[in-house]
Amino acid sequence: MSSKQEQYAEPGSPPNAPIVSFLGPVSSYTHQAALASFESDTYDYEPAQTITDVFTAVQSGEAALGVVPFENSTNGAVIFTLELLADRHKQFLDVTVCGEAYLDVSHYLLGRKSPGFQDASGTCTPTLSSPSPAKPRTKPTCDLKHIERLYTHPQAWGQCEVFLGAYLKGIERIDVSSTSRGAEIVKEDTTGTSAAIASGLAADIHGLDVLAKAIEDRTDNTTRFLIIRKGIDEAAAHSTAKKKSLISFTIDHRSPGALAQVLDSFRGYALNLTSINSRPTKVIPFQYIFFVEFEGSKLNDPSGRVRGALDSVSKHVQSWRWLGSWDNKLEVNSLRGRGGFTS
Ligand SMILES: O=C(O)C(=O)C[C@]1(C(=O)O)C=C[C@@H](O)C=C1
Repeated sequence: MSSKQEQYAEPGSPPNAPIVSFLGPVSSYTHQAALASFESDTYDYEPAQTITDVFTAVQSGEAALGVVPFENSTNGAVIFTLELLADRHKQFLDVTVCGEAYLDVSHYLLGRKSPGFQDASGTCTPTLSSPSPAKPRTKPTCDLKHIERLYTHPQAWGQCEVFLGAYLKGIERIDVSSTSRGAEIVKEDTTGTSAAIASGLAADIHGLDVLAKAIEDRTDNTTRFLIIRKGIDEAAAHSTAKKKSLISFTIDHRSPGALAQVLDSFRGYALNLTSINSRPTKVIPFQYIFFVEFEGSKLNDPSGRVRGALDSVSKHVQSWRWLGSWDNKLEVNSLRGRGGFTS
């Protein structure tokens, strides 16, 4: 086993170390975000099969911390995580967000090279429906004619549309629970006709061929992960770093301006909003649970602005819940100017 494989396969940890649960298997992007966020010799890293399993491990106390994907800069919100934060059946009442991590995500196409492969031309054929196709940033390392099916996490398709449209148009796409699970499945397929979109690390770990590198549409493709825990992190109250907080709420959809009034609560206290999402309530069709993220902390609020805004929110909603406050890790300047879509 190479040293890279050892590091990711079984990080050393003391006996009875607290557990970090992450969306696995090993070598998923969530795993990489988890390893980048904590001291690997302090925690025991345990892969979970689904994001739901991560929430369950944290709520039950089996895991001290959980790491889950939240949003991608190219493809938007990770709806599985929003669904769990919506917590319609009150299964995760003690789960709070206590941190975040940003990871540069560069996708590889992994599989088996066909025997006697030739270098691909790298040209995309114009068709009637797409007379001037967008030019992918990268070309395959070999012919892809033998590929009959593709596996990846649903979030990854939308991050690689240009490459897929140029080189793998019409090939069956199969959703799996994570990119690294896709790599595992491809490894097991002895026909060599499957490929996965996953990380370069997954190629190393599963011994797969790299059929193409950096197939994401944008060079600034970044995924944000949330770190979750059970209950409140008292230490967070003392941190002086810039903070963000997340709340969920429902409103009376018949009342004009109800949502505007909630949002105005933040304006009234000069709190900047950083994201807004929604999911269906699943009680009445076309009514929503809203998620608002804003700058500021409920746990460290010397000016009382967060308390003021949340008091005001509570007056305009049917129900609401504070989901956590944590250190803002977005380094805006590092994301800016990294280049983007190239056509
Ligand atoms: O499948 C993985 O490897 C994950 O960690 C999940 C996930 C996601 O859900 O956003 C993480 C990063 C990429 O954006 C694609 C997939």
